[in-house]
Amino acid sequence: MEVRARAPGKIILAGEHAVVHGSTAVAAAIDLYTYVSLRFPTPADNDDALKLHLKDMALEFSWPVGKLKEVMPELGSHAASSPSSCSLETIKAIASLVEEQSIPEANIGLASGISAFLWLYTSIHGNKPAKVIVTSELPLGSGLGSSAAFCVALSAALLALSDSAKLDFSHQGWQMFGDNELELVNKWAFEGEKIIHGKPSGIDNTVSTYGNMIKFRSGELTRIKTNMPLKMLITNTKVGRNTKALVASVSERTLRHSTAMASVFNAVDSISNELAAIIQSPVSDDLAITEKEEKIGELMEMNQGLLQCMGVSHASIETVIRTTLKYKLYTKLTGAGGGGCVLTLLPTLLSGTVVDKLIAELESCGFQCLIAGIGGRGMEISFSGSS
Ligand SMILES: Nc1ncnc2c1ncn2[C@@H]1O[C@H](COP(=O)(O)OP(=O)(O)OP(=O)(O)O)[C@@H](O)[C@H]1O
Ligand SMILES: C[C@@](O)(CCO)CC(=O)[O-]
Ligand SMILES: [Mg+2]
Repeated sequence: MEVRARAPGKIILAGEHAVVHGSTAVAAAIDLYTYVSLRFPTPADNDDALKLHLKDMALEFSWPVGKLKEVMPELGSHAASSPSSCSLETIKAIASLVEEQSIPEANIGLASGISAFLWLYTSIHGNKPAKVIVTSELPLGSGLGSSAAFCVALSAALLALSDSAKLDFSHQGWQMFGDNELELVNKWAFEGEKIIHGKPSGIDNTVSTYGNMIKFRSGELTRIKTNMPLKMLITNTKVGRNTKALVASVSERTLRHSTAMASVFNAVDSISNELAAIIQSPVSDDLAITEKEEKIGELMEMNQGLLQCMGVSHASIETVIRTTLKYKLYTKLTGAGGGGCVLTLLPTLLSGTVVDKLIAELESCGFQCLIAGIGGRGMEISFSGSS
């Protein structure tokens, strides 16, 4: 029996970083996915290792299960049904298991993802041998929630073949988990995100688990029903960055200027709530849509200004903003910033020729543009093969 799980990436329309400090944020799933497949070897395979194959990077890692048992202090003491945080002692043990794999220097950022993998796998399946294969349509470390999609798809695949999920194995094609299983996936994925991010708010794993568009504040999600078409151009500046470091830098600035930063976070909270209200309010005609789009664009511009206050913009992001402003279009960073991806609102009445011209101009600067479907499905699983 093999299970495949997929989980989407996301865009944050408003509220990144401030959400870590208790403000409201608005996020939507996008139709780009990370896929994780999981298979346990049969006795005939005579395989006694836990294997992780990161197919896109052509990297394979393998740990003899005896070694896992030897090194990991708490192995076997966790229940799949009660997600728990990784202790400092276990993090150190995992770091030694990752280190011995000699990850190529160019891919060293993967170490945190591999650590999250080892924590989630061993917590849910102990030291059982298995083969896990990962592929992704998302650019890694670019603000589109690749870490969360990885943790969600991984948790889903692991839970699907554990005793904690009640599933229909005969179902053909992609199927959704029930509410209890979704909650469990989301909680485990959050534990994985903690290993990758340090201090995640939980918005990325939540929107990847549940899909659609959500408003998120202090761990609580509210689903948003969109009442208007929303089209965003995503531009990848291709400037590498790391969410953990950016989140930490905002926290340090908050310690230095606590009152001023509290006002910034408060302003972001108002922006997110206003944005969510506009998206949800009914529309009567094209004029109403145009008015809404203007307001959303302005709120995005205001949010970007506040993200700059937090110190997470970047010269490449400013270049995209200047370029899109020539077309009277609004742009903000999405995700952790510091490079990575930015969003430009494409009004419904904007002609395709203008969009093509804008994309050509952005790509001539070395950026990469894409238009993704917004507000789609959350995580899903699919079974294949006999047990
Ligand atoms: N498909 C994957 N396979 C292995 N590791 C992954 C994968 N996707 C993400 N990761 C891990 O997550 C890290 C990137 O996470 P990071 O949070 O910095 O960026 P992001 O999630 O893409 O952006 P943001 O958090 O701003 O939305 C990678 O360096 C890697 O450790
Ligand atoms: C920067 C941040 O707000 C969003 C990253 O996509 C971090 C988080 O909320 O965990
Ligand atoms: Mg991330």
